Amino acid sequence: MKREIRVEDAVGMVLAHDLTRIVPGEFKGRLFAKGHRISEEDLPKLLAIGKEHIFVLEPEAHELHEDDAAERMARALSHESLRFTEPNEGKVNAKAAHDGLLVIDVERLDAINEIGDVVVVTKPTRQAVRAGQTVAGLRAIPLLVDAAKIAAYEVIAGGEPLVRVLPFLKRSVGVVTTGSEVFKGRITDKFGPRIQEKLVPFGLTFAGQRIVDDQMDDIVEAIRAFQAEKADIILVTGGMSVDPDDRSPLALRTVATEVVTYGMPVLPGSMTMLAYAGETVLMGLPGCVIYDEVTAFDWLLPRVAAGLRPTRAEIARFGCGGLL
Ligand SMILES: Nc1nc2c(c(=O)[nH]1)N[C@H]1C(S)=C(S)[C@@H](COP(=O)(O)OP(=O)(O)OC[C@H]3O[C@@H](n4cnc5c(N)ncnc54)[C@H](O)[C@@H]3O)O[C@H]1N2
Ligand code: MOO
Repeated sequence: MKREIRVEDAVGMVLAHDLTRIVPGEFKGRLFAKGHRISEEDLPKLLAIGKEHIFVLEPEAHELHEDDAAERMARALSHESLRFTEPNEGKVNAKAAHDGLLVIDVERLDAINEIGDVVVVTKPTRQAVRAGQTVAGLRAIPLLVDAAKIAAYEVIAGGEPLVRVLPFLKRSVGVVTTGSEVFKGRITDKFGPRIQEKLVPFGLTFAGQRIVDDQMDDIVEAIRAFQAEKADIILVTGGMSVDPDDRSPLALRTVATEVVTYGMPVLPGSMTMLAYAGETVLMGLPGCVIYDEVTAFDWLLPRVAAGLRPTRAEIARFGCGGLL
């Protein structure tokens, strides 16, 4: 409701429209925007532009100012891995408190965005983020928000975290490199350096590399050696396609207790394999990982670095957007 009041009585009230200040030859522009909450210090400025009375918006009992709404929206999403900015023009940003994997409960996020008058916008889920990076923006759309909408929001946002950043766990990675051409020294290994550079952003440590011939038993033995050394993640490079010398998939199956998938809906990298041997993560990486900037491997790596265990259903959803 719009109401006229004396400026002296306006502290804490909300302006119903923009107020313009003109200093001839110097300045013409907005002194205060619609929705601005009037403070004690604003009074002389208002009187100086000749405003002894102003129109203010008075929230009805069931309404909240946009900044109060945004603050409640932020509080409902509070989590140790997030830092929130102060509300401004009905908006709050959430920033990552540390490096890690952004995880969004997408179903509940969608439900919030169906309420109306309140929006939560995030970076894509299961993406690596850096400390201080803005990962979500929360906004109340109208100047005055129906408290029932905020209450509905709080019901959905409560409980399990809706937005969070999982820390990277400093897991160790062993690399088994196959290929007679590398083993026999006909070409220089490119997989070792390539993988080492890819580990760095996710806090992963390099536990070493074993280079073996295209022999099933040799590959299995090298994987088992890394298991014995307690590597958290073991990568087998090359030999992942369909030639007679491609022994990696069978070697991985021999060691695995669960094969999640061999073949995933991402290009390039469709010949990647993901499996587990108990808690140990096993991956078979095709040759394209050396060559292409981004492959299926770059989607799996931050997830396992944060301790997630990607499932077949999750990987099946890579297809939409998986054409890299
Ligand atoms: N009939 C089919 N052929 C291929 C398919 C397919 O589905 N059906 N998939 C293709 C895809 S996709 C990829 S990716 C490649 C790679 O598969 P591999 O993992 O078997 O790769 P390799 O044959 O072992 O090597 C390919 C290429 O890269 C060189 N290489 C391998 N390891 C190293 C290393 N450590 N350092 C340097 N260079 C390396 C290797 O010498 C070959 O030149 O298969 C397609 N074919
Ligand atoms: O696996 Mo290939 O790995 O799609 O380029």
